[in-house]
Amino acid sequence: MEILKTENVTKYFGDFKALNNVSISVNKGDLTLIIGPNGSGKSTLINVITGFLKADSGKVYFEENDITNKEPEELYYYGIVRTFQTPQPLKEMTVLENILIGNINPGEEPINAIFYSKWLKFEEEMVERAFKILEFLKLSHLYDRKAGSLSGGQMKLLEIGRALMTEPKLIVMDEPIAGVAPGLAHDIFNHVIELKKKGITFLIVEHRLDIVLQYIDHLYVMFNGEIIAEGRGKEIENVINDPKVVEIYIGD
Ligand SMILES: Nc1ncnc2c1ncn2[C@@H]1O[C@H](COP(=O)(O)OP(=O)(O)OP(=O)(O)O)[C@@H](O)[C@H]1O
Repeated sequence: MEILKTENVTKYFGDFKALNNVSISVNKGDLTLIIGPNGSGKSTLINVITGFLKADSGKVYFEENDITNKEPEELYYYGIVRTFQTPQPLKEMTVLENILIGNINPGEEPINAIFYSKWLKFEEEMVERAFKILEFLKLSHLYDRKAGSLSGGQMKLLEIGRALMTEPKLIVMDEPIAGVAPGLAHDIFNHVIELKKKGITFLIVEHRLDIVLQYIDHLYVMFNGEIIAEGRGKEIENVINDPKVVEIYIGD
């Protein structure tokens, strides 16, 4: 069942067409991967889907709602969250605090702060939820460490933890294992597979095919702002070996 689709999305930077009529379809509970050489438009596409860039034309639908060009904060309420290529934890804050700020705290709003007991209960629930997420990610022993002291791979896991605090339906990830050692990279994808079993859908951009291919359900290949190949399940191998896909990588 489809959860997300783009229809003929086009995006210009000045006169340069970074996305040219891009249409993709993502099924609920799938791990969909977008690959392509540098500059082919992958990040631009996920930035448009997650509201960080505005499309010039075309549509984006999530669970059949038109979400084209909505702000990231609004997409949070639809259940869409995104992680970044360079993890952005607040380095002076602890691991636990970083997880907690993944959620919008109603206690910050004056009207809610008046109802102190309600707010306190909410805080307790959030801390409990944060610890469950840290346990799932095997980071709970680091809860009071400053985020800045974590390894690159642990920071990537922390990014996923922050995303999970929002109870998302769709997590969009830009290069979740870039610069991560192979062992931890597989560990990150094993967590992704566990989350998929809970019904979370993933849309990922990643270059390291040697690690990621074994985990994916659906593959799109981009080049020059267009989708040039696509396949699901058993077709994925044919996509990888498609001469036009091989050629763009040789030319890269
Ligand atoms: N804000 C911007 N202003 C101008 N041009 C941009 C901007 N962002 C991206 N581009 C250009 O759009 C094209 C697509 O960039 P994009 O970052 O989407 O590619 P990518 O496939 O994600 O590449 P990479 O794998 O290197 O991250 C590139 O030619 C890039 O230089």
